[in-house]
Amino acid sequence: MPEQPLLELRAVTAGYDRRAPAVRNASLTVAPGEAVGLLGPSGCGKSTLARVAALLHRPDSGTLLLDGAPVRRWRHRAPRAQRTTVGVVFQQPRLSADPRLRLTDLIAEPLRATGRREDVPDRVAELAAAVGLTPDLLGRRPHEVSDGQLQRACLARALVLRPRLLICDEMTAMLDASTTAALVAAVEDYRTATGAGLLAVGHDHTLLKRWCDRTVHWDDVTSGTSGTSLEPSVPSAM
Ligand SMILES: Nc1ncnc2c1ncn2[C@@H]1O[C@H](COP(=O)(O)OP(=O)(O)OP(=O)(O)O)[C@@H](O)[C@H]1O
Repeated sequence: MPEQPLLELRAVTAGYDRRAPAVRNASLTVAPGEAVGLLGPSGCGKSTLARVAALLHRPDSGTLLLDGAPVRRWRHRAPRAQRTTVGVVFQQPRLSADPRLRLTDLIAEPLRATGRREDVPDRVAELAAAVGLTPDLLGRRPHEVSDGQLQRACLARALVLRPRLLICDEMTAMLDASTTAALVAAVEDYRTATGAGLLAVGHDHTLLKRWCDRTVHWDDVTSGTSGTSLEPSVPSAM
């Protein structure tokens, strides 16, 4: 029997205006433990699809399955078990980090939000070491660190609940080569230790081909060649 995908997107249409969706009929799977690179030109809709896969953006139609179970609710309405299955890192850390939080609290945020305060000291120390953040940096706020340092904290935050799927949306696009290498190595160490799957979104062929088990191009994802047939729309409830 074929292995059940960890993530499956079936004929997903999504965007910001139903009359002109940013993503049309996109289908994609990630198997447990697999690293898939999604390549495509700027503006084609990759980030929108990544946000759907991260349960942050409700699609207009199509189906998203996690471990074979359809996702019926998005954002804060998604069941906690599904929400915590997926960790996500975005391209611009300054847009996804609360400027008031010290890096230590930024990393710990998902633990506090899920009532696991007692895990904070150990997990923050462990992850800071894994992503290469020294203790003095952990006490600073976002405006007191570099983009690369802030992105390291955002990666640590994405890993803090031990997601089984990590989505990296252009995670290293703004960073230099050595920070890119360090962040990719931190992701790969995490995947080796936990068996987590990865969806890495970007336009850097060289990086994604080196990093991932398989790369798919946006044109194939949206032409129906990499996925399945049309599925019923998601239910109307959020
Ligand atoms: N919040 C939004 N409101 C309205 N339109 C948006 C919004 N975010 C993105 N778009 C539009 O949706 C389309 C797809 O954008 P998206 O960010 O998904 O593309 P992308 O492939 O990730 O691009 P890039 O590689 O440049 O980040 C673009 O035309 C963009 O202008």
